[in-house]
Amino acid sequence: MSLARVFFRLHGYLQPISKTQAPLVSRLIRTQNEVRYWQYTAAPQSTSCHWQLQEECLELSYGGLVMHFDYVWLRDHCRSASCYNSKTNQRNLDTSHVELNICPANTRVDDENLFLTWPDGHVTKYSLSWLAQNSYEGQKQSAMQPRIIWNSDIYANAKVPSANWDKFMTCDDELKKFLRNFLLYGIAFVEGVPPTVEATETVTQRVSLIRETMYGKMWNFTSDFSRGDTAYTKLALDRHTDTSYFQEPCGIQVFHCLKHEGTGGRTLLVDGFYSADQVLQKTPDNFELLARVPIKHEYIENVSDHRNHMIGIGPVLNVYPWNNEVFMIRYNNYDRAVINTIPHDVVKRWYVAHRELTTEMRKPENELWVKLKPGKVLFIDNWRVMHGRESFTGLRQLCGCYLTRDDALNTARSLGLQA
Ligand SMILES: C[N+](C)(C)CCCC[C@H](N)C(=O)O
Ligand SMILES: O=C(O)CCC(=O)C(=O)O
Ligand SMILES: [Fe+2]
Repeated sequence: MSLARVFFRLHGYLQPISKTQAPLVSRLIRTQNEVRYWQYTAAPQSTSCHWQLQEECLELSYGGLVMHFDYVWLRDHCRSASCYNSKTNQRNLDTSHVELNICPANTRVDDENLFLTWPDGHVTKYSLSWLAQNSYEGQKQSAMQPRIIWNSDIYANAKVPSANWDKFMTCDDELKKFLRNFLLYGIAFVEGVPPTVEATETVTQRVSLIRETMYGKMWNFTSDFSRGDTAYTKLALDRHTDTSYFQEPCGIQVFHCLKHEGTGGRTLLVDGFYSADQVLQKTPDNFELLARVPIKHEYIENVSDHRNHMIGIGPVLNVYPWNNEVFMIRYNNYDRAVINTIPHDVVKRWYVAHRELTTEMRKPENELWVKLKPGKVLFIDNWRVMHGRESFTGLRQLCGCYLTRDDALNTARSLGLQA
């Protein structure tokens, strides 16, 4: 770039400033020949916003945040009619045709927008607020999914209400409240549901689509060992996530206890994100190891007609690399497969990290115990909240299903929630 344009923007109008004033403008760049400085004079009440074009990128300061936008990114994100179809919200531009070292040839601003003219004459208009909303730096400091991590006290004190079946089925506001709670806590209840498989299916359809698996669509099971898995016994089950042996574990699990004539059988719930956060606070290296090292989970079934072999590969903690936010936990010691994805000199460190996570998850203060009753349907975020159960006696019939996560989040977004 032979010409560097440096802009200092506060709400107001554009005017050139002298070279002697210019050093006051932060982070100036100069190139060989000419440096031109522009300054925006602030209206007194305005929020501070300034920006400048640097050699490689646009730097924008807005709302206390300094953001950077690479020029090839800016060209790729042109929203003009020829580059972007705003009816389908799809890109028209063929990104492979963009010169990777592209730089704007000309720049113009008004109160709200930045205009870049590219070397071929094409003009792109960005609103400053759009840029501010779509920056890496903004994404880095905000949660993808706002949440309240909980132990049993936090959850009890929050007094999260259950949804009511009648209202839930007819009123979008009730559904929205339910989904808001589900997104915040990773669990939510609907009460007053008729104790049938059909009504359970109906209630789930307000939220998402059923994810059919080798267990079927809706399942209704007892301790008859009809399938080759401990779930189909009367034994206690330690906390775990289900279908950790899928490449994409099921997003949501629904339970409805239709009948229990006996003792025990309470359901255990533990917020895995809370435990993971404890590990992050206490031993970041252990958190990092659990987030980086992929392991396998496996489901091998050979019972009567059921022959299944599933393998899922991924780390225990799945995190977004830009902010370390955990978005999915695979934790199932029953279904964890042979470890052959970790070199021998890392294996013990992995076990140490896994032990710390287990210790956190097993702390009694992190456990929420509920007795599921006919009429009370429980939705569990299977990427976040572990479930388990107490051993039991007598006939216990549990029905439910898995739901697809994408469609639940889609429902939440359609109701105006951040998901
Ligand atoms: C829920 N349902 C009874 C159908 C299946 C249970 C699957 C249990 C399996 N070990 C897992 O954790 O994925
Ligand atoms: O029996 C229960 O309460 C739950 C068993 C279980 O973990 C499952 O079905 O996924
Ligand atoms: Fe389970």
